[in-house]
Order: sequence, then structure tokens, then C-alpha cells
Amino acid sequence: MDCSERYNYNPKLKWNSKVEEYFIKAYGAEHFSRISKALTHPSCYSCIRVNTLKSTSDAVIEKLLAILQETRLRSSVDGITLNRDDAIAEENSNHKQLSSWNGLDEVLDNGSRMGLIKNGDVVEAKIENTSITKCQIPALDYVLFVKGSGPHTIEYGHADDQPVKEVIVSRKCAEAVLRGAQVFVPGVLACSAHIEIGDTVAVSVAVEQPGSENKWSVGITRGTVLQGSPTDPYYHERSGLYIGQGITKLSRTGLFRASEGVAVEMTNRVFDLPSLHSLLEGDIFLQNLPSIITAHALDPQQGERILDMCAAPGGKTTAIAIIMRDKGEVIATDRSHNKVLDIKKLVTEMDLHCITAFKLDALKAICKSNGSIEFAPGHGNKETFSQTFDNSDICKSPDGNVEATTISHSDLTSEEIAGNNGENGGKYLSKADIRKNIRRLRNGGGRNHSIGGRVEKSKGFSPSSFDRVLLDAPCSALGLRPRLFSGEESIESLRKHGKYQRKMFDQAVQLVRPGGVIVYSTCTINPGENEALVRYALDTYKFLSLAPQNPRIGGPGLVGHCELFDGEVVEEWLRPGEEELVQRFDPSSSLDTMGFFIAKFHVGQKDL
Ligand SMILES: C[S@@+](CC[C@H](N)C(=O)[O-])C[C@H]1O[C@@H](n2cnc3c(N)ncnc32)[C@H](O)[C@@H]1O
Repeated sequence: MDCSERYNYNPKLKWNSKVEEYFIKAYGAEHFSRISKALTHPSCYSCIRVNTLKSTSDAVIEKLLAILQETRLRSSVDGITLNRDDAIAEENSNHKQLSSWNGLDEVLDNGSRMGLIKNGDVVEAKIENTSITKCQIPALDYVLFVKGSGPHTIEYGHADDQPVKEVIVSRKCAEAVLRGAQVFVPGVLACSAHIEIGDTVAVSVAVEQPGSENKWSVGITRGTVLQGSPTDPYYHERSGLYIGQGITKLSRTGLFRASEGVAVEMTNRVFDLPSLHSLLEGDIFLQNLPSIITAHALDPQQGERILDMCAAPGGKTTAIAIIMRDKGEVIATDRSHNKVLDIKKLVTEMDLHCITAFKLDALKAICKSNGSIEFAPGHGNKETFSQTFDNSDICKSPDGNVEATTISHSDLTSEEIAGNNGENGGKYLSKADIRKNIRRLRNGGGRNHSIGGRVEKSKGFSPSSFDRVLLDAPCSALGLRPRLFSGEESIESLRKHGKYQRKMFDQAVQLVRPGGVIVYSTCTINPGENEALVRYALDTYKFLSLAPQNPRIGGPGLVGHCELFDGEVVEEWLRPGEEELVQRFDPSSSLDTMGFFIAKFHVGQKDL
């Protein structure tokens, strides 16, 4: 095979064959092939929502340009100076010698900064390669796009007689790298024999391959030695799966001995997207455009009572609260205890006061009696600790008393945490879970707040007690980008998602008041979880009607039906006239978003 075919990025997404057949029926072969291709690429921009209660778009643009430019300048200095010896010296001294760099100020002051001004407003600001644009959709000028680039062709320096040094990473790791992350140690699966610190390596990804009994497997054991020749495991399968080039931060031995840290610092990426994680916390939130549109489609009004049924990590909840100017009541629920902590952390960071987060199973969201909330009891720190680790039912308090269950660092040693001590309700915790929880404990309840582990459990809410309900349902997530494998879903599993979503929707219908609104959304391209849910809703509840959405920038929904299981099951989608009332975000469209679906229902008199 020609080397240039091998050392590039041209993945072909693998699907379960029946699922592929079904999607081809839904979209047509050519369109589905475009969707499939688009899913393997990240969007070429990052989307940021500004917390307009704490900052402004202009202030965020200013700060981000400064940070991004500095990062670029630093990494270009790294690129020039980071040879093997420098890297070893860096590892030894454990800090970078860049503190005297003051190039950023020069760039800011020397007039190379550009601003595109429209109607007196900055709509695009640029410094050299960094461009930040304000969203032009009316009322969404607090949404910013930070432009990335790609796919780039990378010169890996391969020659017939000299194979390149290589590192193979896991699929999840590669998907994160394509979004702008570095390669971290746990993501490394295999590498060439003689990797030293500071080596330039080609990074490729091991993607699941079809195995026996219709099962998929990666087939590369961690620690495998690569020769750079066709005798390497899955050599041919990795053709076209090269995601960039980087510099190793550890030797081969270190890579498989260490448990954390950066393994490869990416210097040449197929997709170059600025990494914005943990920047300007509280002032901004990284969020996909369709998710922001979902909050607008709900059209929450100040003073209303809103329920976000599957809310974690709180992206849409906080977007809703900000649209309401933090006035009213937003109740955010999620079934997972730890994820409710994530919501609370985000709410604290964003300094929002109208949101209350509860642990609640959305399938049991209606309370039988009036008393609707129970609180997690505090029983001292050990108990609290086990609560933080345990997703099982923790709330048995019958009296509704609120007791803070705050954890302080001094109350826990890492040994106590790592030892597990059987305090996790008998549930096995992997090392990764434990590390995650240690991080969670360290990070606590937001920047300036004490570390809090209090989670209230709700018993549910009274029927018709909300003005608006958002059901951003758990789904097959087949719209998420970038993805390098989609074979895990079968027709049966897709249908299970649909069933689960319908049950949640039944609860939403009961909770919203007559005259209220339900918004249903998913991040999947599967019509069985989108249009089929709308059909179910409209056919089951005659008092529901599809409502127009504002803004509406997504495409139309799918009209018609699809036969499954050799015609034994007919899945009904939209009827003519309904398609323009939903929003379907097609990853292959020019909007370049994730695959997403939004339907908005108006709730009429329920006794009809
Ligand atoms: C698509 S995510 C929600 C994303 C969130 N709305 C946001 O924008 O940040 C779906 C969430 O549903 C939660 N979930 C799954 N099953 C649930 C259930 N039975 N009850 C409540 N939440 C559930 C998951 O824990 C997950 O956090």
C-alpha cells in the first residue's frame, strides 16, 4: 500500500449491519454516507456560551484572545525548542523555562489584532490564527465560535527503509485528541520498541474490529511492541487512522509504568481546535450550538417554574436560568448522585441562584403525596464519604429535614479513599473511579466554595406543577462527534432507548400544567428516538400539539415510516406538515454541528 494512504486520517465508521441498513432506509445511501463521514470529524469550531449575568461577549472575546494567543506562542516556542534533551531537562526540573516570554504583549500592542465591526458591535475578532466570532442569530450574540482548522495533511517523515516511531492510542483517547486534548498515559495502548523522552511519534488509533460471534474487539494488548512493519498487530486496519504527531513526554517503560500524566504532547494535529477546557470558569460554558438552541426553544419566562428532568451536568439547566435572568425556579434532576454534584458545582461556578438540583429517577418523577422532597441525611464523614461514592439509594429520611453533608479534606486520607473499606455499598470501584472521586473531592463545590457533598433526593413532584418541562433524554448519542466507532448499537438496543424515552415522556406530560410547554431533545441521529417519539406523543396524548420553535436553524424532520424485523414492526415517524415544526441538526450540513433533534409540544387542556 502507498504510504500516503496509510499515514493519513480517513476513517470509515463501522456500524452494526442491521443498523446501517435501517439508517440507509431513513436517509438514503448517499446521505447516510455523508452523515457517517461527518461523524468522524469534529466540528471545525468550538462553541462557547457566555454567562451574561457575570460577563459580556466582548469581555470574554478580549480575555480568550489573550489566553489563546499566549498558548499558541508558548506552544510554538515549545515546537522549536523541545528536542529530546530539552524534554529530558524539562522532565527532570519539572517546570518549563518559559516564564520570561512576553511576546503576547507585543502581539496585542503591535496592531496585528483585527476586529470586524458590524452595527457598532464586534462580530469577529482575530489575532493571527485565532478567530472568535459572535453568533449572528438574533438574541444569540452571547454565543461565541472559536474557529479551528482541519483536516490537515501531516508529514510523518516515513520512508520505505525507515518506519516512523509510533504510539497507538485507544479510541476514546483519540476522540479526545481530535477535540484538542493531549494524549494521556491511560490512553496509550502500544508503541514502538525504542521510544525515549522527546521522540517525535506518529499517533494512530486502535478501533474495534469485527471478531468472533458478532462481537467487536480492539485486539491490541496494552504494552504491545510495534515494529512499524506489516507484521504489527492490526497494521492494515490502522491505515488512514493517524490523528497527528507529537513528542513523547515519557520513555516506553515510563509510558506503561506511569498511571497518569501526559504521554504525548501533540504538536501537529489533523484537526487543530483550541483547547478551552477550564478556561474562564463561571464566565463561559463550552456547549454545542443545538444544546443552546434547545434552551431557547423552551422559551422560559422570568418567574416561571421549570423542570429539567435529565439535567446533568447542567449545561441546558444553566442556559435556561440565564435566559430567565436567574428569576424564577429551575429544578434540575438527574438519577445519578455524583452527576447531581456536578450540576451543583456548575451552578455555584456560574453563580446562579434560581436552580435547585435533586437526585430523582425521571421514571418516577410524579409524587403520590404532597411532600415532594427528601434530603440526604448526614451521618458523619465516613457515611458522607460512602454517599459520595455510591449511586445507590441513599435517602431514607422520612422527616424531610435538611442536613448538610459537607466533606472536608482533612476528614479523608487518600488511603481511606483508595482503600475503599467496603464503604461503597459493595459496589466495585475501579482505580479510575477512585481517582475521579479524589479529583471531585479536591475540586469541591466550585472555586470559592467549601467542598460539599450534599445531595437532596426528591420523591417527585405533583402533577401539573410546572410551567415548562425539558426532557433532554438519555439516548444512543449517535450524533456525538467525533466518533470512530458506532458498532455498539443494535436495532434491539436502539429500540430499548426509544421505550425508555417514551416512559420518561409520559412523566413529563403529567408534570406540566395545561397551557404549558414540553421540549424533548436528543443527541442522536436515530429516528426511532426522535420522530418516532413525536409520533408516539401526538398519537397518545391528543391534547399535545407540535409548537413552532424560535430560533429554528435546524433542518426538517423525517416523514413516513420504516419497517423493521422483516416487516413485523412498523416504526411511524412524522406526518406531512409536521416536519417543519421540529429541528433536526444534521452533522453533514453546513452548520457543522453534532447530530441533534428538538421537538416542542404545546400542552392543551388535559381532560380533552
Ligand atoms: C443527555 S444527558 C443530559 C445532558 C444535560 N441535559 C445537559 O445539557 O447538560 C442525559 C442525562 O440523563 C440522566 N439519566 C439517565 N437515566 C435517567 C433517569 N431514569 N432519571 C433521571 N436521569 C436519568 C443521565 O445521568 C444523564 O446525565
